[in-house]
Order: sequence, then C-alpha cells, then structure tokens
Amino acid sequence: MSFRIQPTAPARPNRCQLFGPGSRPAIFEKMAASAADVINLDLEDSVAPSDKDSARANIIKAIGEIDWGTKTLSVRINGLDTPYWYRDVVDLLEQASDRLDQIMIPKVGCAADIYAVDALVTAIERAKGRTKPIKFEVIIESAAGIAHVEEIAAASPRLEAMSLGAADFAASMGMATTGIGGTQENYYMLHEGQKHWSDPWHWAQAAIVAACRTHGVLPVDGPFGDFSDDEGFRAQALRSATLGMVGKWAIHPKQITLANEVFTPSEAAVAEAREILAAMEQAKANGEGATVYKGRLVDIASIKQAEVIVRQSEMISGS
Ligand SMILES: CC(C)(COP(=O)(O)OP(=O)(O)OC[C@H]1O[C@@H](n2cnc3c(N)ncnc32)[C@H](O)[C@@H]1OP(=O)(O)O)[C@@H](O)C(=O)NCCC(=O)NCCSC(=O)C[C@H](O)C(=O)O
Ligand SMILES: [Mg+2]
Repeated sequence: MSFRIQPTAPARPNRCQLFGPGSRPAIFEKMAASAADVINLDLEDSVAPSDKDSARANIIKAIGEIDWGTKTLSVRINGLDTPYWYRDVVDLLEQASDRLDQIMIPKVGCAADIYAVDALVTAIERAKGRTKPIKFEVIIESAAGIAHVEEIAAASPRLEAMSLGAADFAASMGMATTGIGGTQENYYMLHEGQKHWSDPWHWAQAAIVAACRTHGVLPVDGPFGDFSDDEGFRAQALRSATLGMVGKWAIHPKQITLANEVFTPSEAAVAEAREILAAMEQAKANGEGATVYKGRLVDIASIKQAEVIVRQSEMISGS
C-alpha cells in the first residue's frame, strides 16, 4: 500500500439505480415501492425541452410527498451546456424537502464542472439554512469525461458515485454503434476463422473503477438499453461486478431484480470468503503468511479480497 491510504467509498447499498422521467409522475409511487437501492428522477434526456419546467415541479412535489423509505433519492439535473441546469439546482435546493439526498450531474468533462455546481449548491444551502449537505453523483459519458476521470473523481467531498453512460459515451467517442452497453456485433477478434467478441466498454469501466477507488467514490455501471434481453443485461452486469463496480442502472423495472442479484454476493461466495479468512487465521497461528485453500495459493492479499465480499454482504444485509 502507498503512504496514501485508499479511502473507503460510502457504505450504502447501490446495487440498482432506477431511472424514471420527471415528466411521468404516474410512475413515481411505483419507483418508490421498487427494490432499487437508488432512485434517479430525471430532468435531463428523458424529458422533452417543453416539459422541463413541469418535470421540475413534479419532482419537487414528489420528493416531499412520497414515502421513499430508506432509498437514496437522487435527481439528474441537465448538463452544464444547457440553459436548464442552473434553474434545476436553484429550484431543487430552494424548494425540495430535506428528503433529497443527491444531485446527479450528467456529461461532466472536467473537475471545474463539479466546482461550478458545488459553488451554486453551497451558496443556496447557506442562504436557505439547509443543514443536510446535498451529495453529488456524476456520469462519465464523453471523451473529455473519460480523459479527465481522475480529476473528476477528486473534485468534491460531496461526490459519492460515478457512472458510465454508455449511450452518450459512444456518441462522444464517435463509436460506430447505436447499442447502449453490451456486446457489439463488429467488436471481435478473428482467430483461426472464428470470431471472439470483446468488450468495447471494458477500458472505460476499468478507468472509472480505478479513479473511484483512488478517491473513495462508488463506481457504477450505467444503462443497458435492450430491456428485453435479460441474459445480455446479466452478462454486462457480471463483467462490471468482476471489475469492481458496485451496481448498475435500471431503465425498466424488470432490470431491478437482475441487478440486485448480480451485485449481492451469493451465499456460496460469502461462505468461500469466510473459509479463506479462517484458513488465513490458521496460517497466521502457524506463523505463515501463505497457505493452500482448495488446491490454490491464498496469502495476505487474499484476506483483503475475501474482506471485500464479506463487507459488501454485511453492508447489504444490514441495510
Ligand atoms: C422504457 C420505458 C419508457 C418503458 O415504459 P412502459 O412502456 O410504461 O413500460 P411497460 O409497459 O413495460 O411497464 C410495465 C410496468 O412498469 C411501470 N414502469 C415503467 N417504467 C417504469 C419505471 N422507470 N419505474 C417504475 N415503474 C415503471 C409501468 O407503469 C407499468 O406498470 P403497470 O401498468 O402498473 O404494470 C420506461 O420504463 C422509462 O421511461 N424508463 C426510464 C427512461 C429513462 O429514465 N431514461 C434515462 C436514463 S438512460 C440515459 O439517460 C442514457 C445515459 O445517460 C447514457 O448516456 O448512457
Ligand atoms: Mg447520457
């Protein structure tokens, strides 16, 4: 470990973030009753320009009136390149109840984007005497965002989570696809005449995980567009979990169970992790730093790997 200790990310469940347009208040109660850990009420791309004002009013009303239980409640504001974002922040901070936990900032391209929102939020919190500080989450979904991902992860103590937004990311990068996440038909290697599909999202996900883990932020996988493809969603989510991400968005309620399943450590995984910890306790008692578990090496690093799984499981079951 470096002299600089890696900070821990917020200890709250973030297995599934359920999105719903702010212009569709009829689904807000259903979102609140869902099994998602995080609710994202949207003011950005799922809301038409003509509906921005009414969507904002719908969301402010719903934050105060609906019972959101213990969920993390987040509102996605409009991007800083639009005329809407400042009004989103001002109205939310001046009018929404303290039940609002988080603001999601889309399309961030540099740390200064977060600085700008932080300055505005801080001023309104002080002016209005809001005692519960609003947290931030951001979406990396542009070439600039991924190029500056580490400075973005370090930009504000308000920042709790960072997602990959595959749709805007693909567009900004000029990727030749209209798919939102998952396998892309033309992204393959050829070996002895056989196609082997690779993962075009992998490098961006890995960069996000590294930036987040360096700065104590939760790394999250964004949307999977084809909500009729459960197996495709599951495969994408399993890859994300394997890379270190803690959860995934749901853009339709049927994706919630899938995300919760993948990002909740299985009983078998937790049992194995506990066995590794017990094997290493025994090794320590024998004065050894390494031992053999089920025919494979485990050592002091294995303790940290096993602890990740046990901690995640305990945090979810205690929530
Ligand atoms: C995708 C949808 C438009 C589909 O809505 P709908 O046609 O109503 O679906 P169903 O008929 O299959 O609905 C079945 C029941 O579920 C309820 N429902 C639907 N959606 C939601 C929801 N989001 N939360 C809770 N409940 C929901 C319906 O009312 C039906 O209920 P019932 O009649 O009682 O059985 C819609 O799901 C939707 O709007 N999804 C969210 C879209 C969104 O927010 N998109 C933005 C995030 S993705 C993005 O922005 C890209 C990203 O930034 C990037 O760049 O990658
Ligand atoms: Mg987007």
